[in-house]
Amino acid sequence: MKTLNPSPSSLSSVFGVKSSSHRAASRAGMVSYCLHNPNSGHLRAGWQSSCAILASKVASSQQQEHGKGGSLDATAAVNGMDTMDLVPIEIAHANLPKALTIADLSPSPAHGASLRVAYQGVPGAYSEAAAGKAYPSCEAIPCDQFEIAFQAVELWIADRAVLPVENSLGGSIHRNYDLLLRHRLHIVGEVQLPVHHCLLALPGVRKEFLTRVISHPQALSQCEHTLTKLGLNVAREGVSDTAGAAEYIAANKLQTTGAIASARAAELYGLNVLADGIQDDLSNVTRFVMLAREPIIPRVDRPFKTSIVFAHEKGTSVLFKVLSAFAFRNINLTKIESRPHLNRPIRVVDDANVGTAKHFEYMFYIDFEASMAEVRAQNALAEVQEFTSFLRVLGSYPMDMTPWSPSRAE
Ligand SMILES: O=C(O)C(=O)Cc1ccccc1
Repeated sequence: MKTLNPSPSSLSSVFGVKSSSHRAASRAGMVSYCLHNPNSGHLRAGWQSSCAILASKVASSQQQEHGKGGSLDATAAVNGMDTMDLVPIEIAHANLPKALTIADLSPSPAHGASLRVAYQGVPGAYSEAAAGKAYPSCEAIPCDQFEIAFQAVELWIADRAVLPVENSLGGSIHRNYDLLLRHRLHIVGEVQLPVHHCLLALPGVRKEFLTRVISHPQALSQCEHTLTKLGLNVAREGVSDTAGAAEYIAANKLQTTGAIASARAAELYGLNVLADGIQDDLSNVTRFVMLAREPIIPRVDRPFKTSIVFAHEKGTSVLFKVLSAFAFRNINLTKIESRPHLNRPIRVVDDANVGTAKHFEYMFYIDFEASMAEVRAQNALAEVQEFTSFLRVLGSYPMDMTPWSPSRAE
């Protein structure tokens, strides 16, 4: 399976076609109908032909605008077809616009089926398992960076991105919080995945032979004590994902390197499991959020969570007031996290008598147990907005309520 990656060549091959068709469709004013087909693979052909019609309409209107030599970039948008390829389609359909159906208006593909879900890593990564838990029959799309997974959704290559945000042992994955803020995607769901780590190596390799262990930094920190107990006081190196570590060892036939990854990664890359369940705590759980271009409509018929981020130019003093807005309404907070303010990490306060104080500035991330469809949540946020200089709702989404089974997992 091909991993989406950011090298210039693959970016142009992976993103170029659809982003230009996106542009073409946008110019035709129909981007959401053309690109938002909720159906499966075979209807992607339908997607292409409606884009072809749009593209040829845009091209012909460009030709009207610019004379015969007008730009044909819209026609090139359709998977490398040239102008000649489009002509029969244009003749056949130009005067017969296709009626919109209810399916064209639905905000996202039907639950799970044929949903394309981008995740960071290669097959066998826990994020792939999280995608499968959230959307059981989805098509999981591996990406070599989170940034690419976000862009895949933004550019309509994927419908969802899966992002690990915190772990019961390793804590928050800070960089991913920063990504939530840098991008404009919405949290539409969460999944809590019990994570069961294995120590993997090439067949025939014993753990005494290992001189280093590689994995995702979270996985390394989740297994730190167990590795030491196993006598593995060896170098530990962070890589971008757990399954990628396994793949790397297999591809390079590394006899003295072990990986921490899932049993599925061992199977996929032909490695042996030297030790099973090496996380320091059996109840090792990672929380992932699902991201989409559009928010979902919040409901009140099942437990919902809402995630927000806020800041105030006067610093942390606002925090008490914000927390009280939730406390007075009996709204539970499930998470609070602070991160350095991206654009303004330091606030300088000059005092002629005593000198210059340098305060760190923070963004605060809060998850609370209520749906934005509830009046108490709306009132709490209206109050929070009065106290803060920046407030964004990252999403209001159903809580993961699956039964707790910490011992056996991915
Ligand atoms: O590297 C992976 O497999 C991931 O999906 C990230 C991760 C790493 C460790 C625990 C949970 C998720």
